[in-house]
Amino acid sequence: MPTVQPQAEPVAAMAIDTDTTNDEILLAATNHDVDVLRKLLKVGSAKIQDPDTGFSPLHAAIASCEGDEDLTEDAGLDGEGDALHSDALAEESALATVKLLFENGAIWNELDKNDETPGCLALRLGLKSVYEEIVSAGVRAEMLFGRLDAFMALAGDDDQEEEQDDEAIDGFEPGPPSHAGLRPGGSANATGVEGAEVGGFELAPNPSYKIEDEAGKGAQQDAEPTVPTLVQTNEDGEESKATEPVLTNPNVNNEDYLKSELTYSGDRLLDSDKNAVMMDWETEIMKISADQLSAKPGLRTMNVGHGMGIVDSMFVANSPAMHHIIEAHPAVIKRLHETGWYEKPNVTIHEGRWQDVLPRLVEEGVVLDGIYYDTYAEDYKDLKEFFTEYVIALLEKDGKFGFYNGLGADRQICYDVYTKVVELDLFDAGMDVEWTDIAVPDLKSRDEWNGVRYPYWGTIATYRLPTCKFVG
Ligand SMILES: C[S@@+](CC[C@H](N)C(=O)[O-])C[C@H]1O[C@@H](n2cnc3c(N)ncnc32)[C@H](O)[C@@H]1O
Repeated sequence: MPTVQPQAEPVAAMAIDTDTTNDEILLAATNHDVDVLRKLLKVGSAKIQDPDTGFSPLHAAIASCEGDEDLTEDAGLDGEGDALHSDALAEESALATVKLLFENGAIWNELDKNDETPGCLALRLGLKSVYEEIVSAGVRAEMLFGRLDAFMALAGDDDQEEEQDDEAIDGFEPGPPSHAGLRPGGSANATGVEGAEVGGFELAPNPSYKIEDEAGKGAQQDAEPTVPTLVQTNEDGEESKATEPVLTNPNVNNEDYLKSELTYSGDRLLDSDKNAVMMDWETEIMKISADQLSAKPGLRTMNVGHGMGIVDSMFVANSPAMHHIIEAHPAVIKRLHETGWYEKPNVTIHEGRWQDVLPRLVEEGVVLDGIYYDTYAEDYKDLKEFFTEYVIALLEKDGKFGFYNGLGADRQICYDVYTKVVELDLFDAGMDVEWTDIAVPDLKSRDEWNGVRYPYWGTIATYRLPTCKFVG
């Protein structure tokens, strides 16, 4: 009898991935099936993404609450009351699913292909409790990252740091430090790290840093240092001639920004990549900030970052006994000379980075009633250093501290996370913060971003203006 030999399988067929765990996780998340999901997460991961939509399990759990007619029908519900009831049920089960996913290391700020984080989705669908859960998870992750960052700084130089971290924090897989932008030329928030993991938290790539990357970040790494120049434009937008070579992309960090060329053009201050350093739609914010910090004449005030001089003019209008300005960019310093700031009574200008200027002022025993911080191309770590190291040393016991609050401002979820993070860190430094809400105009419809490379303020309708005081 002839025997039939089993045929060798073609190589290509053998290479087909038959593991369906990821699909099953996404499906269980979509169905809010926590029992199945819990089992699947023992063998699979909460950090996966659907290759087509970019949906993480968090996205899937939230997105399935959109248009829940089927759910209503299946449950035999009809009428408005029943629909509401079913919506509430869906939100409740979504919340349970989201909690389970966070317990299993889901990433709070992962982006889908639609450029939405799970928090953006929850906000858009009006899922309040789910949104709040994501904010809490974001705060936990960012606080943890901040702590780790501080630990790394203490641990010494880079190489040593990594070795020591790996050994010293058992169970923690440290990533690079977090980068929450204030005004870093088109950045905004949160963690700028791919695949960094801290304990149960994996810290997602920062959405805004992705955008920055796409815009050609890092192009000038090998560029020769150049002397910065100030370019003045007339009303037709014509530039007076630049005399120095220009860096193409200065916004990798503060050091590079400070070497870059700046353009003052009427209502805005732009860097050479057309990132907005300062825009005059922020005038109201500056006015209220200065008024909060120097509420009566005769106070001792300081502003870090002159920019367009808007906030400094507001401070000076409040007749301080002394007003210090710290400014590091040579082109802005040149402008300070040209516009007569060096001759103004009671004004002292300190040229240089605050990191270099402030230790000297602390040593001199300078005491201030109001301090404002609004720099550029710095991130949350810098702001935190500013208030934990210097504000507490320079501020009178009943003095006030304020800063430009652009933390995470390119999307609401990041803004909400960083509002809480900074509140907690300020409290750690012995300060309470009071927020004044200011309505932000619709910048898009006003065409404010025309000619600006990246809108650093998203669609967030309310600016939260911080006024900080020592506790007690
Ligand atoms: C956004 S602008 C400030 C705008 C200002 N609040 C106004 O009302 O026009 C930021 C300023 O901070 C300056 N700057 C950036 N990094 C700095 C640093 N480390 N120390 C001092 N000044 C800095 C920039 O050159 C720029 O002039």
